[in-house]
Amino acid sequence: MTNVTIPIDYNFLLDSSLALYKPKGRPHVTLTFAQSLDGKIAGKQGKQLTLSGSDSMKATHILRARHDTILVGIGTVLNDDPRLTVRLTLEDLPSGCRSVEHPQPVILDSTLRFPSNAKLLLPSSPKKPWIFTVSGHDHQKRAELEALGAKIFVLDADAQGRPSITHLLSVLHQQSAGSLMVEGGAGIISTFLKSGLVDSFLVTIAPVYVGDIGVSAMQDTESALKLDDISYHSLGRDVMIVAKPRRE
Ligand SMILES: NC(=O)C1=CN([C@@H]2O[C@H](COP(=O)(O)OP(=O)(O)OC[C@H]3O[C@@H](n4cnc5c(N)ncnc54)[C@H](OP(=O)(O)O)[C@@H]3O)[C@@H](O)[C@H]2O)C=CC1
Ligand SMILES: Nc1nc(O)c(N)c(N[C@@H]2O[C@H](COP(=O)(O)O)[C@@H](O)[C@H]2O)n1
Repeated sequence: MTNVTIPIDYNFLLDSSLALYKPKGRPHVTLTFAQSLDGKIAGKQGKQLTLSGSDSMKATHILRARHDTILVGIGTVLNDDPRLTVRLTLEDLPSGCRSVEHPQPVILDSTLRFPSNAKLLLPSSPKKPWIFTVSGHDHQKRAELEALGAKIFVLDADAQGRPSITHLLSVLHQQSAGSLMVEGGAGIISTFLKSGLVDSFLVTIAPVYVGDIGVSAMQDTESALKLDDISYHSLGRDVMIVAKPRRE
């Protein structure tokens, strides 16, 4: 008997992740990350793990191509040194996509810990990062990052003294960003879920156990997450759950 591979239809990403619903005065916020069966997004002491298989990783890159901006916290920059680019060709994208454009990287970083030698600041990086901080940051470090191409935005501080999410979204709106893809890490996922400002939620679940030594996707166990409009998509060995957080 010959094995027949059924190609994966990625069109669900166009329907659900960026639905026509465009909130007033802020970008559409998509929260997406990959976790193990036991809810871990990284290994011991934050060790970066490749949890997504090639098919679900492709979904992540399609999502990147569909968003104007992509956000990670400074913890992820320091730990993973990500590129946050789209590594697909036009032929890889679902038919609704007309070009391969990299999203604008956005980083939340209260004290400008952003490393000057990060991949996002290399001359080969297609879009230099927008770094969102609060007042009181180191002005010399700011000048150093700006000289390397970063753009620094100063936001109002939240109750913890970190950049305010509502202010961030309003500045992104002023910068004409219609959509924001939030990739993580753990601190950022928790902040966005608590903010009630997530419009679409897509989680890749990989069939592996990491164990208690790993980093949990959701750090604040007191805030339960309830989802509506749920769909499940088989992406090779992984499952992607697509849903909308319930607004109570
Ligand atoms: N599997 C996956 O899909 C992904 C996994 N990861 C993993 O996540 C881990 C990193 O997670 P973590 O260390 O929590 O880092 P985060 O990337 O979540 O960054 C957290 C830091 O961001 C800063 N920050 C600024 N503003 C805010 C805000 N409003 N809310 C929350 N944080 C804010 C804080 O630092 P400061 O106070 O200095 O500003 C905080 O410590 C890594 O191990 C990485 O590999 C990351 C992304 C995706
Ligand atoms: N979708 C997904 N699956 C995984 O298994 C992951 N570890 C991640 N991590 C995220 O991707 C970033 C790395 O991006 P680049 O490949 O450098 O562009 C990493 O920092 C996490 O945000 N995502």
